[in-house]
Amino acid sequence: MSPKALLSTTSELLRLALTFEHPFDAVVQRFFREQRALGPRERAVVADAAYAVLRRKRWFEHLAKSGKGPRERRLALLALALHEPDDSRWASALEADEADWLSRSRLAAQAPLADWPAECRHNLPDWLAERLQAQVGEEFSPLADALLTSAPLDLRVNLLKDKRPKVMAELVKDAVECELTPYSPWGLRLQGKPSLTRLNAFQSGAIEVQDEGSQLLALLLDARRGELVGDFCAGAGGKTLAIGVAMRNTGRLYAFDTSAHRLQALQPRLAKSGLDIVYPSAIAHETDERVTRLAGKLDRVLVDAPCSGLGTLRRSPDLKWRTSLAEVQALQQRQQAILTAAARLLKPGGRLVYATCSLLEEENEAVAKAFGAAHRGFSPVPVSQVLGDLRVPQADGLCTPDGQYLRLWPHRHATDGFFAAIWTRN
Ligand SMILES: C[S@@+](CC[C@H](N)C(=O)[O-])C[C@H]1O[C@@H](n2cnc3c(N)ncnc32)[C@H](O)[C@@H]1O
Repeated sequence: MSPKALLSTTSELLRLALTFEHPFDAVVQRFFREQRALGPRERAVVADAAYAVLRRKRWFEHLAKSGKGPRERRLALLALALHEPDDSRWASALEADEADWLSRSRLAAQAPLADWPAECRHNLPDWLAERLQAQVGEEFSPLADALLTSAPLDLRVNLLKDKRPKVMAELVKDAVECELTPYSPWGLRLQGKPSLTRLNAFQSGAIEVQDEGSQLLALLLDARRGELVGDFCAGAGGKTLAIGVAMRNTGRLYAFDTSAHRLQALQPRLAKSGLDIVYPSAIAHETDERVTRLAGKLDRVLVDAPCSGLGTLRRSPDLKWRTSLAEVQALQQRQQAILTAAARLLKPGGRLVYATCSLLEEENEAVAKAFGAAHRGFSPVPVSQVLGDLRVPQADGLCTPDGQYLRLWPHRHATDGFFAAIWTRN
């Protein structure tokens, strides 16, 4: 593809993405469906450039301020050209004043990071930067830096199919470099992003892609053989599959979600997993009759609540520009309502786990504390104790200083950001 065409294609993708009307992965998918002439390498270059702008939007916008012409074109040019050693490749695609601007921008981009305004270093909206700074203090810069990286590829080994060391040896034989995840007893962390679909282990259902943090949330439920368990917000079933394996495919596992579409994506994964104890159920709302008829009957319930997803910015950098504080506050109300409805399903002695992939106190500690205050029939269980009992290494380091809640951070634990709280019904 000529540099001119590459530049105009990337500008067009950015024009669509920067409206923030839809999630970026959906925008990209649709865009490439319509751009049939693009080969896989060109797609990768265009998508990487757009991702780079979404990650470091404030830095790119600061540089782009000085130029002329459409904003998307300036951003696209910077994202495509700045990581190359010089501008010669782009000469044929640029007007004379554009070429001058690019060389000046290249010089400006080389200024030491410490000389840039704070917003160009953290690349977060102000409301979010303020909140995270207040929460983590001196760790704010390492956290902001970690959120600008791309996430490692983690796998969960399906212990119904094979043991972790055996799967690891098989992957190494297939030239996939990997190591054991430090905390999850089920996980493998890959080097790079190899294609998995060709692998035997993938085709047989012996591995599933799942962030180590997400594996730990399923582990916290500690579901046992023969129990009645509910995964209240099951979605496409990432955690449902892990919980079913922990139950050794015995008992009954209800997978509820208000999105029938997401639950549908669980079906092929279930078929591969070897699990036949999972009952997916699309519900209209959290007090649907399909839910309430199970009141007081379940041993364990996981509420993996709908949330801002701000713990997953390494994968979905567009979320930071698409989320507002007002939305976070509305989510908090929904989280309270779902947690309250889900708690009713537990029998006495049953375990309730509330989890999010958000970094914000509003969706995490605030929801857990409000639930605890309004439900004296539930006793909080320190997560550090549960992780210790499950023999997870460095359990205290994965939790809040009082040991009460799970708090995973990309800069500390190399996982996405996650929160969890646990209660037992008295
Ligand atoms: C964080 S996602 C779940 C991810 C999933 N547990 C996994 O591991 O892949 C939250 C899910 O909650 C669902 N949801 C939203 N409102 C709900 C409600 N009132 N009751 C049940 N599920 C709901 C959403 O459709 C979404 O799939």
